[in-house]
Amino acid sequence: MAFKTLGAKAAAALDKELMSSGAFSLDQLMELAGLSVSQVVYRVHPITKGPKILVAVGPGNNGGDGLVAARHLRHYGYQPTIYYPKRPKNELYQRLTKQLEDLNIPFVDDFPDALKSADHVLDAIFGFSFSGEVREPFPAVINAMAETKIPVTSVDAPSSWNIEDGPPSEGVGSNFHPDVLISLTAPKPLVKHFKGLHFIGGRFVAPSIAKKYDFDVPEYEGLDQIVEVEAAGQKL
Ligand SMILES: NC(=O)C1=CN([C@@H]2O[C@H](COP(=O)(O)OP(=O)(O)OC[C@H]3O[C@@H](n4cnc5c(N)ncnc54)[C@H](O)[C@@H]3O)[C@@H](O)[C@H]2O)[C@@H](O)CC1
Ligand SMILES: [K+]
Repeated sequence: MAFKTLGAKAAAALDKELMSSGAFSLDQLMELAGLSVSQVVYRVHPITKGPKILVAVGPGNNGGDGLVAARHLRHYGYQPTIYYPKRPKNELYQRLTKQLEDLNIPFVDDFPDALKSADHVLDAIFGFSFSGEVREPFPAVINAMAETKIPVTSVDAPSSWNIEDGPPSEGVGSNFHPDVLISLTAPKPLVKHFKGLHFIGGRFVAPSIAKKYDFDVPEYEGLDQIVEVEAAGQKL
């Protein structure tokens, strides 16, 4: 049985509802989303495989999830490095950035250069609000993630993929196939093109809201914030 997917419009509506009638704040959702992302990295890339995690952070909330995950990973003993070229003036992102600076986590400007010494890459550039062709400065970053031999974990969507249709047929992103994907709350339709390890995270959805948006909340075990599912969303 496959997990039901949530299209870009439905995912944005769900987000809005969680933060209105659901009574959550964005900080809360992002903290839980980022915590689940950190658990995926811990699961697929234990620290013994190498502590250096390069986090590519985009300008929206997908990037915010990456900033939160980096903080948790630092506390687990990893050595994150952040590439964050487009920083909106939004207060939440500024606070998340300050929290990382206080942990002496380095911010770098040259992604391909930082990749040379990384053990694992976290792709938190774009999530369900991505559309169109990738704009600067991200094409070179997507190309570097597509070409690297280092494992890449994508948050909610492989950045540059169309949320409904998957990888672009040509150009930037057409050859980008991350090793691991964590879908937040529910897989997006693009998941049918994904062949790697697939997890669902974001353990905060009330059954009534999942029912309204017609998706399944997976059965999380114990303290886990993540559940592994088959690549295209089938239950394992
Ligand atoms: N409901 C949920 O499960 C939650 C979702 N969260 C995260 O929030 C994400 C969605 O966040 P947002 O709606 O802020 O959007 P995104 O983070 O997906 O991206 C929006 C940003 O990317 C830019 N952008 C869009 N297309 C572009 C292009 N072609 N080239 C360059 N830049 C482009 C936009 O200008 C905007 O700054 C989700 O994917 C998920 O990662 C969590 O933070 C909170 C809880
Ligand atoms: K992403």
